[in-house]
Amino acid sequence: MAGIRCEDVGKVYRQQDGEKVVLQEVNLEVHSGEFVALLGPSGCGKSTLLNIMSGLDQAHTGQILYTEVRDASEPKQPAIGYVFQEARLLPWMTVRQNIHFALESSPSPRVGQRVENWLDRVGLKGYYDYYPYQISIGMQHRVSLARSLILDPELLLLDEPFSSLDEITAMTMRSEVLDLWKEQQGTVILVTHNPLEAVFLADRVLVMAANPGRIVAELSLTERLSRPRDPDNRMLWEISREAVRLLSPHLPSIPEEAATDGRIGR
Ligand SMILES: Nc1ncnc2c1ncn2[C@@H]1O[C@H](COP(=O)(O)OP(=O)(O)OP(=O)(O)O)[C@@H](O)[C@H]1O
Repeated sequence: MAGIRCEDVGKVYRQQDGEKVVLQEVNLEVHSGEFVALLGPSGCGKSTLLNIMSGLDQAHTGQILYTEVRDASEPKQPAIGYVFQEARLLPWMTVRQNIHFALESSPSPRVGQRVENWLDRVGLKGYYDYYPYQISIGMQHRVSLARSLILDPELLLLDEPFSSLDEITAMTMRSEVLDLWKEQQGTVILVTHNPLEAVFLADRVLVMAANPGRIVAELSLTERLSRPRDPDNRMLWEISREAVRLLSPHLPSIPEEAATDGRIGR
């Protein structure tokens, strides 16, 4: 498994009306096997930071260092799984073909069995030959999760993978991700704007503010919340409100109801 360190990471987008500093002096470290949530309001630069961490966006300042990498031979780039906000399945391919495509392998009985095993793990037994339009949005997200996990990532980056799902499906998916994380002992970085979700899932929550995007607070949860966590545990609500309070001085204004029901943004 792998860890990651961001040193003084910055990002500027050039726009028609000038430059926009999206990230400034972001410093963070995530250790191998940790589950860390990046929590912040919409537009604060969470996805931008994840793109930089994944190596997809290299036009930034500062450094990204991968640590504790499984294969320490050069280059020290770990296997990274990236689950985007949208499922991003290829519409002309079946569920099974979408995963084969990610594996860059031609179908063989051995690989085929592996693909089916992963689809079964995310609750898609029997849907192997369906096309994306024939399955629900929640199921498409499960395919996207299986597509990343089958690559046996050392570092799994999740960009709001539950935000477009109904709450019942989201709850199921969160539990699945936790089970898989425990089983694989991987490193997970989850981007979310949902404080309750962050506190339910993570060992540590890094709170981000916007304009420019930066980390303004950190909440360590391992000693305050044991696992498995009960979604009805009052402490979850209390800590999620604490996260909102930590963020509120950095917001131009925060609606009173957001501070009381544990939501940020949207
Ligand atoms: N390609 C781009 N060109 C210019 N500006 C961009 C570009 N991509 C993102 N931005 C700007 O950068 C800022 C951060 O965007 P980003 O998507 O990283 O935020 P986010 O915190 O992930 O938001 P959300 O929670 O809504 O997904 C936003 O103000 C956005 O408008």
